[in-house]
Amino acid sequence: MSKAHFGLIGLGVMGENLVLNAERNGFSSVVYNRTYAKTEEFLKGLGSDKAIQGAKDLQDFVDKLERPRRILMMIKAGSAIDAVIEQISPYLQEGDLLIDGGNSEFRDTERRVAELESKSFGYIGMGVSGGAKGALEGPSMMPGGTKTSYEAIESLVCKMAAQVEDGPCVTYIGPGGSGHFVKTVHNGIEYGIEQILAEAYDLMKRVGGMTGTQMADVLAQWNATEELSSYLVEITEVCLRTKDPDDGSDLVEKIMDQAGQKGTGLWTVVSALELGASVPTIYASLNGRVMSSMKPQRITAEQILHGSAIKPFDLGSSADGMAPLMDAVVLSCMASYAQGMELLRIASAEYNYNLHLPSIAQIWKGGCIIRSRLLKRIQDAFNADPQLSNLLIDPWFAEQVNRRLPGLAKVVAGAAEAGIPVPCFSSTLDYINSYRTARLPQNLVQAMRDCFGSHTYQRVDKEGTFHTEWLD
Ligand SMILES: NC(=O)C1=CN([C@@H]2O[C@H](COP(=O)(O)OP(=O)(O)OC[C@H]3O[C@@H](n4cnc5c(N)ncnc54)[C@H](OP(=O)(O)O)[C@@H]3O)[C@@H](O)[C@H]2O)C=CC1
Ligand SMILES: O=C(CO)[C@H](O)[C@H](O)COP(=O)(O)O
Repeated sequence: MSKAHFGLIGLGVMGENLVLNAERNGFSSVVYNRTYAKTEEFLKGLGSDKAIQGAKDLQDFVDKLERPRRILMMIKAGSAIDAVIEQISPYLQEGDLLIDGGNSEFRDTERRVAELESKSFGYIGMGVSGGAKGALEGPSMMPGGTKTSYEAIESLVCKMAAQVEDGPCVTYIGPGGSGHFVKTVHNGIEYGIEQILAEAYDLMKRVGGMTGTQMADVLAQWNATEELSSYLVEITEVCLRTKDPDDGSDLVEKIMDQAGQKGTGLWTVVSALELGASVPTIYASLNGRVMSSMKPQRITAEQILHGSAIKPFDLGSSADGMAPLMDAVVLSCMASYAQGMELLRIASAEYNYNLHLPSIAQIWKGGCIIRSRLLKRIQDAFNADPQLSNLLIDPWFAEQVNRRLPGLAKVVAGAAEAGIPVPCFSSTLDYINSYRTARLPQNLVQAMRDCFGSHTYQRVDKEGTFHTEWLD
């Protein structure tokens, strides 16, 4: 049998779909999974009658691959990746290339790229987004490592990726762990948009008294607009419309209100804090998940801490797409993208990643979880001004902010009066109000710091560094 073009390790949700995608695009494959029973099951099922062979062990796996070998690891992130690298390294030869397609922490990838390249192997850390369906039909992919290593997989990933009007949803991201860094920030934005839609749902349900179907109808209207047309709005409509087969009621109401997380949202926020990037909407979404996990405490606290009773306020009518609520959702989604792009810009300079922000917006336009029509506007904004410090001051986005800010403020005020938490909406409002305020009150913070700790301050009326003996 002739040698296979491509090897895959890890026949999980993503791996099995990616290998079917590669095979459909003309790349014969060999697959290996730690638990061999899964390989057998795959080859008898979805992988049958295809140019896909199985391997029982890693020696057999590498022997079945053409050289230089291109091997995609699609397994659990963390120590599993190091374990597989250690297990397979003795069988690799100069020029062979390992690709980590999982959600690895970017600093782990930095280390692995350096280690593997020093042994004359190639190593690519490649963020992949699109879930199971995207992996099969065409994901968005964010590969980082050396340019030479990328060139060895370019033809493969360009064919496998989702295609949009201006090309495949994959491009060379940059050196080291940059591909995984960009995927991490993608997921931070994803956390933000998910929480924003959850807040809109909570208000429609608790203030508007709407049913799942009524809410789904609003989401359908939003999905038809340039500002909100997106994959996450589309699947939220589906989630809200779906009924429990047991009793025909809204299935979403039967789901435990505790959101899981696997790390990328946390890493986005930690990186932002380390780099001095302001990402409050994304942070609020992460904290929303943390708070959601405190279910027992929340049940107790509900009996002890009494806020105001739910009061109705104007969310708009479903006939006009719930205009103020839509304002809140639009601006909060824009803030999530703006914060993510700003984090990328700052990280690019700090880590010498040389990220090309218009290209990142381009490869997010299809295949990935945060794909949306807005990404075309984001691409245009960074093409028009590659040094744009914040998306929200681009003329098209600024017009949206100026028009929709009163709606966002109205929703946040109403939610506060009604005692309903809207962490992403309120963080977005504070973010925009802070960003558009030329003089903030941190002059007083500086005064306090100088007062207790002689930390000194600058003045607005003269040059220099000053200290005042504030006490006595
Ligand atoms: N699911 C999704 O929507 C997305 C997931 N990702 C990322 O892709 C990666 C894979 O995710 P997914 O396909 O969902 O994962 P699954 O949980 O479906 O599968 C995990 C795979 O990892 C293998 N594995 C786990 N530990 C080890 C180990 N120590 N050594 C060797 N193999 C191991 C498992 O093998 P075994 O069968 O033997 O247990 C299995 O093949 C993760 O990093 C995930 O974060 C990225 C984008 C989207
Ligand atoms: O990478 C993904 C999508 O882009 C994965 O689905 C990831 O698991 C999502 O993150 P979390 O599980 O923390 O919500």
